[in-house]
Amino acid sequence: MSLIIGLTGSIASGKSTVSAMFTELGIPVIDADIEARLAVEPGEKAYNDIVGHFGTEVLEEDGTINRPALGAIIFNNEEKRLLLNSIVHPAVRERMSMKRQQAEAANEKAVVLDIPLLFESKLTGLVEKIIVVYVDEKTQLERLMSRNGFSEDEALSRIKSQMPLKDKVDMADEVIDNTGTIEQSRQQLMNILNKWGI
Ligand SMILES: CC(C)(COP(=O)(O)OP(=O)(O)OC[C@H]1O[C@@H](n2cnc3c(N)ncnc32)[C@H](O)[C@@H]1O)[C@@H](O)C(=O)NCCC(=O)NCCS
Ligand SMILES: Nc1ncnc2c1ncn2[C@@H]1O[C@H](COP(=O)(O)OP(=O)(O)OP(=O)(O)O)[C@@H](O)[C@H]1O
Repeated sequence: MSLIIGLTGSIASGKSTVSAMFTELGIPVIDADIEARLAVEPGEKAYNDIVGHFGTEVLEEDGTINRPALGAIIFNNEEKRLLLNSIVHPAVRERMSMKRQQAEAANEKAVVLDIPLLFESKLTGLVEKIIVVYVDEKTQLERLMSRNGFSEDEALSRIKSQMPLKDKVDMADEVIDNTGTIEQSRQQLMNILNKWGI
């Protein structure tokens, strides 16, 4: 039996940073952002639906999805964001379930599902335990602006498109406060895994 761990948080709260720690420990991680990218490659159903609804202006010259162009639309228009979610999320859910089954069949002691929108997309049924990676609002904004080269407005529109991080903390089994150093976050993760006997 594998323990299925859901890893979530808000944009730039540090999920990838914590998921890299799981990988270092030899615990497999399935990343919803990667699955979401694969789901919109040319030829996939979600790709055709995106082009059908958003038009060819969200395509690069080579026919792949122009991610900054699509992001600029959906992070500033809730209706369009929900439309994109309704196109992409069913495919992501299917891909995550399939990968989870493969990991369980391989008898892994634990498997991590890194899903930014775990609560928003009601995917909590896919996991047994939930870790929320928290960061305070000021640090989150600074890290997001610096990592993506976003203006404050661009960063805030993305943060506001997700459930408030404090609400996610209330629904977590465990919380890692990633406002401090990466080493402090690693220690918090080790404490959680010890507690769970992993
Ligand atoms: C809008 C897109 C093209 C922007 O691509 P881009 O390469 O700039 O960002 P990337 O995919 O790496 O996502 C970065 C972060 O943005 C946040 N985010 C992405 N999509 C959404 C969304 N629909 N709603 C809220 N937050 C989102 C997540 O925290 C994610 O970790 C892309 O994010 C997308 O296709 N989103 C829809 C699919 C989705 O919901 N993915 C999230 C995991 S299921
Ligand atoms: N404890 C930390 N100290 C300093 N910088 C950090 C720390 N944790 C993460 N960062 C940096 O903050 C940024 C966001 O972290 P990360 O990419 O792990 O977030 P994320 O939650 O995976 O983001 P996304 O939702 O966009 O996928 C990155 O540039 C990362 O290097």
